[in-house]
Amino acid sequence: MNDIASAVREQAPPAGHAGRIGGVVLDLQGISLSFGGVKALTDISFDVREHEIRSIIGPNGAGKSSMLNVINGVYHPQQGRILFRGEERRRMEPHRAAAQGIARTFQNIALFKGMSVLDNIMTGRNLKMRCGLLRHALYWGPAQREEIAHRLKVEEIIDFLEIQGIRKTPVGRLPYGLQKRVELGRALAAEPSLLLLDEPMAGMNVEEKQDMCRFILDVNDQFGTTIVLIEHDMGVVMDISDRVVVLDYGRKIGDGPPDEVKRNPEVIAAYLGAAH
Ligand SMILES: Nc1ncnc2c1ncn2[C@@H]1O[C@H](COP(=O)(O)OP(=O)(O)OP(=O)(O)O)[C@@H](O)[C@H]1O
Repeated sequence: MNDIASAVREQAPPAGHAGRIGGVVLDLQGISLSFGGVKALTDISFDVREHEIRSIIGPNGAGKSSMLNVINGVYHPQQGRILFRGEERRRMEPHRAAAQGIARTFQNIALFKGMSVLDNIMTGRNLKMRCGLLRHALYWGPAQREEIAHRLKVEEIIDFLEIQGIRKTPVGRLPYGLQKRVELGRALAAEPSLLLLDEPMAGMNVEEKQDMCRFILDVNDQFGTTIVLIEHDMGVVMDISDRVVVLDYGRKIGDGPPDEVKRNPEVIAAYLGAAH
């Protein structure tokens, strides 16, 4: 067992966690996506249940990020159906996905490097802001009250992520692990019900990974947020996930609780044959 896995196990959600998992919130049925001649996803079906941590794993190029991009409307599959909270979404766009409560972080950090931590996280509140520039000019009082309420929410997130000491620091000056934490903060600022995390621990040292694991578990536990996670660190994935879906060359080769997936011969073969 690796250091991160053992540390995370100690922090793992209490046994009651599994009992709090609810009905299906996201249902992907027969999703196929191609880029010209490249088949990124072929006939993929799986669901995500309320309050679970659902991981997507697979070797490089397996189609994991493409799947997240389908979920939040960046890519539109040529085939398949997507149901979010029971409603079919014919053609989702990223801003509509965000408005419906879906937030995500990216494999490569996408923050405003010259802006402070606080201001970066504040950009995550955009969708929640009712006051545009004109309203701001016309209704100064309400606009100011709204701004204060948003700031309070952002400060709550800063406290939760334990980054009070760097709240005024430009993001570009922070070490990589902290930048990833700020990116999580920005996603949380939108108060999502479904959070998509694309390799939140990539490039982190052991200590940073432990911290990130703890925050992911806490977000899931304290805010009740449903999480879809792409992660290459198998120790972490197997320890914190409720269920894992395994992709290989754009096809689904495994799906189930970590213990079951670990024993799946097709999954073992895909991983033994892949360089990570
Ligand atoms: N915008 C795009 N245009 C063309 N091909 C793409 C595009 N996005 C993804 N692909 C292709 O789709 C396939 C799946 O890529 P994807 O990035 O989803 O895999 P992944 O499992 O996330 O890989 P990694 O672990 O390396 O991030 C790859 O062959 C990739 O080259």
